[in-house]
Amino acid sequence: MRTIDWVDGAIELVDQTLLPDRLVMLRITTVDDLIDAIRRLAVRGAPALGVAGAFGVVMAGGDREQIARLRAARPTAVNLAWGVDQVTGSADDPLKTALRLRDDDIAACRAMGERGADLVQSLTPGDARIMTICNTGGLACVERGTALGVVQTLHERGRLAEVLALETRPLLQGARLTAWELQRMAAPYRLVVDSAGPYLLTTGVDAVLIGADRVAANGDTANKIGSYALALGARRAGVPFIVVAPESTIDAATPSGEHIEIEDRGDDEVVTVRGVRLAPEGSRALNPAFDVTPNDLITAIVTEARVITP
Ligand SMILES: CSC[C@H]1O[C@H](OP(=O)(O)O)[C@H](O)[C@@H]1O
Repeated sequence: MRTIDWVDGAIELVDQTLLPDRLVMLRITTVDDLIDAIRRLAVRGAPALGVAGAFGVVMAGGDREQIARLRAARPTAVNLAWGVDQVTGSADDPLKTALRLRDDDIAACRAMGERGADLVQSLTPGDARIMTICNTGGLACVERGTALGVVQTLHERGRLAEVLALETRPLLQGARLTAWELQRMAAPYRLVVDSAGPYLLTTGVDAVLIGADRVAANGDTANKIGSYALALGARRAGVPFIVVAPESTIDAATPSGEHIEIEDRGDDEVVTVRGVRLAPEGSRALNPAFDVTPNDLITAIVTEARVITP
């Protein structure tokens, strides 16, 4: 299954807002509909956003205003802007370039899975117990994932003991999407309330594996909100904290973490769940969708080409 693809002149993508209850493919034929799908996280995850941006430029047909709105649809993941820029900046046919980015992601995720599993196995004598946050599987990419791609490779090698998947409030990418993907690969897992993550790191976790939305030039890494808390807990507990992300997520133009724009997604996602209000009427919320883990709390960054260590 591909999370996103170009099919007969249109973009087809999994509507991730409907998972795990329904697997529905959306057929996108306008840039405005693609921007809407990005903003409501029907399509999400840095690598998938890069491919969406690339296909969106093809669909825009040179319309600069549409391309500018597409590029700015979500600010934190560098991949969206990167995917747009790869196509607009290429002398090649736009669709040819976009299809190459799609194929590059497929290959990169497979390579990250191997490289990351090799690293985890070098750090873990037996089968690995892994903690992860948000969703970093094929749903965040095209076919296989980044951090969850490493989990999948460990599982295929028979070296996965268990995954502790944080549910990842407020949009529950862990409970809805990572659990769905782990069930599909028949991997052992248990869901974890986000705030239990740091404590559970003291109970025998072999590694934390996370994705990334933007890695600054100095290695500071923006990822789903809650990642920083896991990094602090991992350092305290002596657990390796490993970022798994393609080279396209490394942004040399951003010098360090304080320069990364953190998307705030407003009140409703926090005070309601699937339209049901949790908090008293009129409650406000502070809802940063990401946080930044400083490079000194990161054990390694695994890409398709290398393992970066401090
Ligand atoms: C494979 S990187 C996925 C990355 O994207 C997620 O954010 P969102 O669900 O808001 O797009 C999360 O930060 C993941 O680590």
